Amino acid sequence: MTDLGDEAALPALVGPVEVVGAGLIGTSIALVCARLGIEVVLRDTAEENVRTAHGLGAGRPVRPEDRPQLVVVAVPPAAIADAIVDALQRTDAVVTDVGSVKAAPLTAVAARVAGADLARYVGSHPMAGSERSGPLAASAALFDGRPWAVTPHLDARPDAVGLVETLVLECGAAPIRMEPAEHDRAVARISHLPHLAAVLVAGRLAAAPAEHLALSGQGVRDVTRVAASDPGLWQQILEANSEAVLDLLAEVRADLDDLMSAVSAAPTAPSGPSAPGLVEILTRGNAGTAAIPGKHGGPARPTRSVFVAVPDHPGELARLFGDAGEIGVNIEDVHIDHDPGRPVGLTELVVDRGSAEQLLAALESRGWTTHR
Ligand SMILES: NC(=O)c1ccc[n+]([C@@H]2O[C@H](COP(=O)([O-])OP(=O)(O)OC[C@H]3O[C@@H](n4cnc5c(N)ncnc54)[C@H](O)[C@@H]3O)[C@@H](O)[C@H]2O)c1
Ligand SMILES: O=C(O)C(=O)C[C@]1(C(=O)O)C=C[C@@H](O)C=C1
Repeated sequence: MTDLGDEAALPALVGPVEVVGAGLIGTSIALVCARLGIEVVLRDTAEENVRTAHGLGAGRPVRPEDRPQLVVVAVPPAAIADAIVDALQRTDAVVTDVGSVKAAPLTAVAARVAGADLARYVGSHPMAGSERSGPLAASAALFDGRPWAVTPHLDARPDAVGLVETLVLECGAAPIRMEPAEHDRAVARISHLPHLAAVLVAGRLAAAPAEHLALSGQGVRDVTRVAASDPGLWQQILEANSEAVLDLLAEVRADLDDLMSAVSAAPTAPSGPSAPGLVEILTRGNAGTAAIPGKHGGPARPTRSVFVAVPDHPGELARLFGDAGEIGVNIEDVHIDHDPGRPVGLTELVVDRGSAEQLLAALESRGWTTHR
């Protein structure tokens, strides 16, 4: 894995950019490019998605005479290889895709395209998304501060790699160069396994008694959000990366056995010589969350949550964010929990640990009710 080298030497993205697949990711990229003043042309098998993306200001429908500088393929995984080959054969542009798995599509493309045409293809993968699909879920801010893998094959043209890295930077993301198979092992661990863990936990809720579900707080929402994603899309992602995912699932199966033994052991009973005890397993979880890099890359910065009651009226959230901005504290993350029985929402502002006390005091002096 390498970070980007000399940014100054990267080619300029002047356009036109053709986006194939005007869904969540394609339209988000199109919005960024359109806002930079770059001409964007949109292609999708679903005409209504092109119309919607066009209506959002993300570009216009493609015309036969268009000559793109860059084609971005943002279709579901099972359609990616065909769409890349089609783009390489139809245009002389640099072609990238944003698919969640990199090795299998590259193999399929390389079986059908060779030489100078294959050299124009550079795979990539933004590590940002949503549990929602389609152009209406798109946002130009989606990629801000996120990692974005760039996975060139050995014969990729350096200027093609550079142009894809320019796109990543224009989207506000951080390019991370990685070999395709290594990328697939990485995302099995940091994206596909977390997704499946969320699905398994959420699956236990579907038929739960309503009075149990009424107690749902932020914990269960944090753990299950991505389980609301499109099952068809995730079936394709998991099928394309089944080997790496299966390796990890086998490890998790062994972890589950350990966990069941540890939970069933009487609190005073010593665990076996090699079996980890409950505290050891829970502590390993702490180590795992601490290992996740901070939003800006590098080691995680210590944060603290500040809880604020926000009246359920239009404009109140904006006022809270405005106040935090005036106080000079950057909000790293935000969660909102609605209390079903009360006309307030509990808003959790995640901020740099060193700024939390200052924020609490300043918000209280401005009349906000905080929870310490
Ligand atoms: N959803 C995420 O969080 C996320 C994040 C990063 C990467 N990705 C990857 O990005 C790609 C797109 O995902 P998405 O979430 O934007 O999906 P989406 O369903 O929102 O959008 C996909 C779009 O592709 C169109 N489409 C389907 N087949 C096509 C074809 N053959 N030609 C042209 N258009 C076609 C669909 O009509 C749809 O508009 C996937 O490969 C996915 O793995 C997704
Ligand atoms: O934030 C989310 O909703 C996501 O699931 C995004 C996420 C991820 O796992 O981080 C999901 C799949 C994509 O391939 C890339 C990003």
